[in-house]
Amino acid sequence: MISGPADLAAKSTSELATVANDIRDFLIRKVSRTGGHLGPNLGAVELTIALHRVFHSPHDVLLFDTGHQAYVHKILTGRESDFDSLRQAGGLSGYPSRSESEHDVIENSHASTALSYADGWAKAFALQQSTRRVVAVIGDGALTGGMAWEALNNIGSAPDRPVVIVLNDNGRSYAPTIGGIASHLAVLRYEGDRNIFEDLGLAYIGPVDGHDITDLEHALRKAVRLNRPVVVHCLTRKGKGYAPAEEDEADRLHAVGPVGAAKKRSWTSVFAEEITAIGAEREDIVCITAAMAEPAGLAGFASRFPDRMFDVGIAEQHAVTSAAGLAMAGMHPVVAIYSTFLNRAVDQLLMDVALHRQPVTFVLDRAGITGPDGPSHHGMWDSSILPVVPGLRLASPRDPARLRELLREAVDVNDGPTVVRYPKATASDDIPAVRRTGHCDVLLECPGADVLLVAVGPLASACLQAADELRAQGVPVIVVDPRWIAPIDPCLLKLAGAHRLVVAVEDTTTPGALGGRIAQALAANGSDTCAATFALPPRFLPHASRSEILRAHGLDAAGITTTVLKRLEALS
Ligand SMILES: Cc1ncc(C[n+]2csc(CCOP(=O)(O)OP(=O)(O)O)c2C)c(N)n1
Ligand SMILES: CC(=O)[C@@H](O)[C@H](O)COP(=O)(O)O
Ligand SMILES: [Mg+2]
Repeated sequence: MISGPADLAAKSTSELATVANDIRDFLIRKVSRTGGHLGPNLGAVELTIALHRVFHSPHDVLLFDTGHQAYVHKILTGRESDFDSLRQAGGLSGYPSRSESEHDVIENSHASTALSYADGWAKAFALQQSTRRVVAVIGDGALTGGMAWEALNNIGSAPDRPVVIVLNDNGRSYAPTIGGIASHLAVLRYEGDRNIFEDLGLAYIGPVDGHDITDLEHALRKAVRLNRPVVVHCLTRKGKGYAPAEEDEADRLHAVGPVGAAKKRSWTSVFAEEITAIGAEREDIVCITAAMAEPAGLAGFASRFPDRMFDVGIAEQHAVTSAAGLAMAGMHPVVAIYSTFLNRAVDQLLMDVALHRQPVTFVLDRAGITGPDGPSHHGMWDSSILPVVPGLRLASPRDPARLRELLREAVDVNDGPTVVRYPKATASDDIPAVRRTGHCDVLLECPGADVLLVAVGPLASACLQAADELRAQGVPVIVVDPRWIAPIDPCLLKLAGAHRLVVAVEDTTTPGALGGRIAQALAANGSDTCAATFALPPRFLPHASRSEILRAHGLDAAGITTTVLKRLEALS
């Protein structure tokens, strides 16, 4: 299609229309096969073509907020032939990737960061007296994130530091974008009154037809000539040019799986059922989402209890402190959020919820290794960060039955925050316990065993498979599921102290995780048991499938078996 930006510059208007159509056909064909963000990229075709005709990347810096809409940018910067490997191990990332191209800058897929990056780049270029230009593409959804307004507050205050902000307004996040900002943008679509951007000191150009390359180029060149901070307000349609996307009322095919991939029962669907049942039993239960009601499993609750469902926009920090307010007023909020996005609101959890001992339940979907969305989407930090929060209780269910059970236990806690975490995976079959001791479920008994496997959450099934293999090799093993992984259950420590080797298996990162804390707790109890965490390395892990990553880090049955045998050998 296009060999690169220079090739694009030489095209006539009619040729550009053909390029846009070819790119759309390409996206539909390729992303339907690999899975990925189809709707957002179909909406950004003309916008990205115009950007690469007006600006000269990488001399000019093109910043994509969230980065899920950068497939066209990748096509136009020479990576068309890599799309068969999109989001696959060793293949093309679904987000900008600095190791892939000099044209890519922001790798983080967390929304609402691009304007802050832009502010930093612009400050540096001013100091360096550079003529390079800074361009940030941000969606209307990402604009509901607080960081974006912190950045606008700074960018607008410096007329001598030009930044071109391209607002890609398709009126949607997944669902229609909520709140006063969305309403304000909607007014700007039609009446063009003085607007908030001008009030903050930026120039405003728009609204521009985000699918008319000529209009877009005209607006972008005008923005460049202004040589000051400016918002170019582009109106686009998410999923444009592909009827199944344009007609998809849920989310315009925001993120699709490979065509034909079997729809399996997810952990999310189990949560969705149980929270709706709990909502019917308790009127104090309210639910909060950060613009992800459907993907986080709250659509059912929302349709049953619309008055007790709050979509706050892509505003996780606000979501958490608003939950603290709801709790102080006597409600029991359930904040359903992807694990990785809660990282953004740790201070709010610590100081607005836990310091005040407020009963807020956090349900962390996509906990542990997520897979194709790559390093900034893996939910591998929550079990290491959250247990340091005083009074916080953290549960990791091993199966759907325990998710239902632990969710109910969590919402019954009324003196502090609770957390229930589960992965982006097919909901496993239920794994019954042999007996319960304290909060812990013993899954496999083996009198006289030297080895205790602490199976955290959904890795319990791999631990049981490993135990079978170890027993076949003459190594008897007890397997226990702590269910609540913070605070550590004294019964678990008692069990651990009775074994020569204790290995905690969990898909979180190593520092300060359960195993680390078990070892510390054992040492504190004077036990000479060897305790170890068997978890993910404290590194950013690239995209691949969840099973590939778990296997690569020995968190499958074979890996667990090998590790236990090696640790036992080292002890003898
Ligand atoms: C901090 C954070 N919360 C939630 C998400 C999940 N997410 C990814 S894209 C998206 C919607 C983005 O909407 P918008 O910025 O308007 O881009 P569009 O998809 O409409 O092009 C959301 C909520 C995220 N990436 N980062
Ligand atoms: C870009 C983004 O953050 C979301 O679209 C995310 O990719 C969705 O992840 P799931 O597909 O796991 O819901
Ligand atoms: Mg949008």
